Amino acid sequence: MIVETGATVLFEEATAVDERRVLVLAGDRERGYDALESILDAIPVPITETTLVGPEDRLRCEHLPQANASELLGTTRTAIALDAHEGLRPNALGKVVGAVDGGGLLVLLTPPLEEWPDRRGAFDRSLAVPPFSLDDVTGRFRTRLVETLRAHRGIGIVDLETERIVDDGLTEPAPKRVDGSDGTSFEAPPNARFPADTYEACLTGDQRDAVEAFESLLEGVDGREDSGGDAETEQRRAVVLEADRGRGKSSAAGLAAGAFAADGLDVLVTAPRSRNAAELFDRAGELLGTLGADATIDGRTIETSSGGRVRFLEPATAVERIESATGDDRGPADIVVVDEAAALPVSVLESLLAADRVAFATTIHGYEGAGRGFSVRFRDRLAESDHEVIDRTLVDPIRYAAGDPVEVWAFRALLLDARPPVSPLVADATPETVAYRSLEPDDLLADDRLLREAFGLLVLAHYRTEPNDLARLLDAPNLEARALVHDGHVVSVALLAREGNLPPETRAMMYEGGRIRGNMLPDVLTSQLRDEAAGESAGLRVVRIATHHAARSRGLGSHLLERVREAFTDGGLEAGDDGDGIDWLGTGFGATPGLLEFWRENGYRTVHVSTTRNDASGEYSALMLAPTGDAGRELHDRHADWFARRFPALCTDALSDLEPDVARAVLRSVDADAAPELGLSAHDWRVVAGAAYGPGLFDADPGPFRDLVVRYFVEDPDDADLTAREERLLVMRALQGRPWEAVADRLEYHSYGQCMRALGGAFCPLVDRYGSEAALEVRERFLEN
Ligand SMILES: CC(=O)SCCNC(=O)CCNC(=O)[C@H](O)C(C)(C)COP(=O)(O)OP(=O)(O)OC[C@H]1O[C@@H](n2cnc3c(N)ncnc32)[C@H](O)[C@@H]1OP(=O)(O)O
Ligand SMILES: Nc1ncnc2c1ncn2[C@@H]1O[C@H](COP(=O)(O)OP(=O)(O)OP(=O)(O)O)[C@@H](O)[C@H]1O
Repeated sequence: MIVETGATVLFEEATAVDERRVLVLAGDRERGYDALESILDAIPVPITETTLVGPEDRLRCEHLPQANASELLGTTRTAIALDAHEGLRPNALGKVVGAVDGGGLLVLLTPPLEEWPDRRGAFDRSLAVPPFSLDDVTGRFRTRLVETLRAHRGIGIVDLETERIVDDGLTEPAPKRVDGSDGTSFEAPPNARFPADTYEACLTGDQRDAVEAFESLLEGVDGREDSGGDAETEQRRAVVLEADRGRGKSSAAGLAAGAFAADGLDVLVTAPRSRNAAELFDRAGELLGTLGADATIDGRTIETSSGGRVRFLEPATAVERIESATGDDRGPADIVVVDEAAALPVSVLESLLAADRVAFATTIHGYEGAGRGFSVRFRDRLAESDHEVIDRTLVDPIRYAAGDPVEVWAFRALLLDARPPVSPLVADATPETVAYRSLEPDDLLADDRLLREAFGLLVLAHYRTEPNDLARLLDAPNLEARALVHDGHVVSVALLAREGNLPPETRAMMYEGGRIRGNMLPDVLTSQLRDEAAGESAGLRVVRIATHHAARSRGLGSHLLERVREAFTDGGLEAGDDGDGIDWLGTGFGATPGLLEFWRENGYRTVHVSTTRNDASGEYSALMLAPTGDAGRELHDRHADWFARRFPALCTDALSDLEPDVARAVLRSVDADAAPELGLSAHDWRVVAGAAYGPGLFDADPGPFRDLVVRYFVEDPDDADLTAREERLLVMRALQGRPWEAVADRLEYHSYGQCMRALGGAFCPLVDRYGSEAALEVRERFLEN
C-alpha cells in the first residue's frame, strides 16, 4: 500500500511538471514484480504506453529483452520497467531512460542495493574474458550507479525487504507549463515555402528553425529554381539536425516531410528500425490532416492526392535504390531523411550521400544509441562531399521539461556528457611536461573528474565508445588504462587489453571453430589464419589510444606507447610477478594511411587486414604486432611472411576495393624482413622488363609484376622511387586488377593508352633495382634502340 501511494505521488509530481521520475524497487525479485504490478494498476497509465524490459514477458504490456532495447530509440513511453535482477547492460539502461516521456516513470527492479554491486549477472559474464573467470570481474560500475541513485534528485527508492520508502524522490518543484512548449506560438518566416501550419505546429524556437532549414532542400528539386536563380548548377544539399534526446528533431523532420508531401514531393525516410521513425510519421500525418490534404496512411507509407509521398525503407534497401539511380533519374525520392543517423554504420551514411537532397537527424550525447560514428568519422566525409551542409542544433527539451532531474542523473551515471579537459588546461602539454600514470579502477571510482576526463577523451576520439565501455573500464579484469597527465589533467589515454597466454584446451577450441571472448588478436590469428599456437604467448593489445585534440602531433601518443612498452616488458614496473613481461604488443583498428603511419613509426608492423569492412567505421581493419620477446618475435615473423605472401591474392578478391593509399600504407607497414623473395624466372624477368622498357604487356602475365610490387613497398618503405600517382597505379592495376578505364579515370590519365604506358614506366625503377641479368639484358637492348 505504502509503495503504491509513494509511486502515485511521485508520478503525479512528474506529470505536474512534465519531468520524469525514477522509482527503484530494491529487494527480492518476486516482491519487486508484485509491487510493480500494483503500481501499474494504481497510476493512470494505459498498458499501451508501458514497456517491460527484462528477461521474461511477465506483464500484459509490451515486452523487450535488454538486448533489444534499441527498439526504444527515438520512441516515447509513459512508463518503462527495467528488470536488472539477472544483470544490467549499461547500454540498455541508456536507451531505456531516453525513451521515458515527461510526466512518466522509470521503474528499476534491482536486488537489495547494498548487495547489488556483488551480484554477478549476464553482462558480467561477457566481461570474464579468458584466461580470467567470473570471480575476477568486479562490481564498481554498480557501486557507482547505486551511489548516483542515492544521491540524485527525482529518484525514489523503496526497500522491499522492510517495505520502507527510503527516499520518496520528490523534488517539490515550482509549477510550470506542461505541454512541452515554451509557450510561444510560431509563425512562418517571410517568404516561407512550407505552409504556415508547418511552423505553427512547432513547440520550440529551435524546432521552428530546424523546420526552416528543411526548406533549403526545396531549391533545385523538380526543376525548381535555386534561390540564386541558377537552375543549371543544381547544388546538392544536406541538412543536419543535432540534439540530445527528446528535443524534437524527429518531429521537425516529420513536419517537413509532411509539408514536402503536401507539395507533391516524394520523401524517403530511413532509420535503423522502422519503429525509430514513429514520431516522424506521426507528425507528418498530423500536419497533412491539419492542412486538409487528401492523404492516405498505410503503415509506414503516406500518399497525398497531389502525388506526394512519405515512405519508410530499411537502410539497406534505401541505399540500394539510391545507388542504382542513374543519370537524369532522380532516384527513389526527391528528398531522403535519415532518422537516428548516429545508430547507423558510417558506411551506410556515406552511401546515403549519393542522394542529392538528404537530411540527417542525430543525437549528440545519446551515444547510448550506437557510438559516436556520426561525429567522429561521418562529419569529415560530409565535409568532403559536394553537399552544401546546413546545421541546426536543438537545445530546448520537448519530451520533458528543461532541468529534468532524470536527464541529469542519466548523464552522470552513464557519463553520457563526459568530456576531455577544456583545451587551455592541456594546450601546453609536451612529452617533457607530462607524467605517465596508471588509471586504476579504484582511483577512477574515487575521482569523478579523472574518470570523466579519461572517458570523455575516449568517447570524443572514437566512434564506438558506449556506456558498456564505462563498465568495462571499471570492472573488466583483462583491461588496463594508462594516461599521460599534464598538471593533473588527462591529455593522452590508452586502453589496454591482456590477450593470449591461453591454455592448450582453449587454443584447441578456438582452432576447431569455437568462439572466445576478448582476445581479438589470438582469435583472428588462430581461427581465420589457422595458427593454433597463436594464443600461447602473452600480449597486450592497445584497444584504444587518444590524444586531446589541442595537443596532437607533439609526440604525446608515441610517448605514451613508449612508456607502456617500458612498463610491461622485461624488468618493467608492470612486467608481472615473474618480471618476464609480455611477448608482444599489438593493435587492431580501422585502417587509414595516417593511423598506419602512426603505428609504424611506433614499431608496430602489419600482419593482417580484415576481409570485410568494419560496420561502424566503414573501414578495413589492420592488425599489427610489435614483438617484445622471443615468442612474440616468432609469432610476428611467421604472420608477416604469410601476410606478404597472401596480399596480392587478397587484392584481386576481398580487398579489390581497398583504397589505394591504404594499400600503400599497409604494405609499407609490413616488416621489411617479410619482403617476399623474388622467385622470378629468366622468362618472367623478360616479360616484366619487356613491358617496362619495350613493347611487352602487363596484361599478358600479371603474376610476376605483382610479386615485384609487393617487394617494392615492403622492402624499403622509406625509399620511394615512384611518385604517389605511380604507386596508386601499381596498386589499382597491378595488384587489384581494376579495369584500365576505371584506373585511367580515377588517376586522371588522358587516355587508356597513356595509363598503360605509365604502368610500364612505373616498372622501370623496379627493374633497375631488382632485375636479374635477363631483365637487364632486355633493358639494355631497348635502351640502345
Ligand atoms: C587502436 C586505436 O586506437 S587506432 C585509433 C587511434 N586514435 C584515434 O584515431 C583518435 C584520434 N586521434 C588521436 O587521438 C591522435 O591523433 C593519435 C592518438 C592517433 C596520435 O596521437 P598524437 O599525440 O598526435 O601522436 P604523435 O604526435 O606521437 O604522432 C602523430 C603522428 O601520427 C600520424 N598520425 C596519427 N593520426 C593521424 C591521422 N589521423 N592522420 C594522419 N596522420 C596521423 C602522423 O604521422 C602524425 O604526425 P604529424 O602530425 O607530424 O603528421
Ligand atoms: N511539434 C510537435 N508537436 C507535437 N509533439 C511533439 C512535437 N515535437 C516533439 N513532440 C513530442 O516530443 C517528444 C520528443 O520528440 P521527438 O521524438 O521528435 O524528439 P527527438 O529529438 O527526435 O527525440 P529522440 O532523440 O529520442 O529520437 C515526442 O514525444 C514527440 O511526440
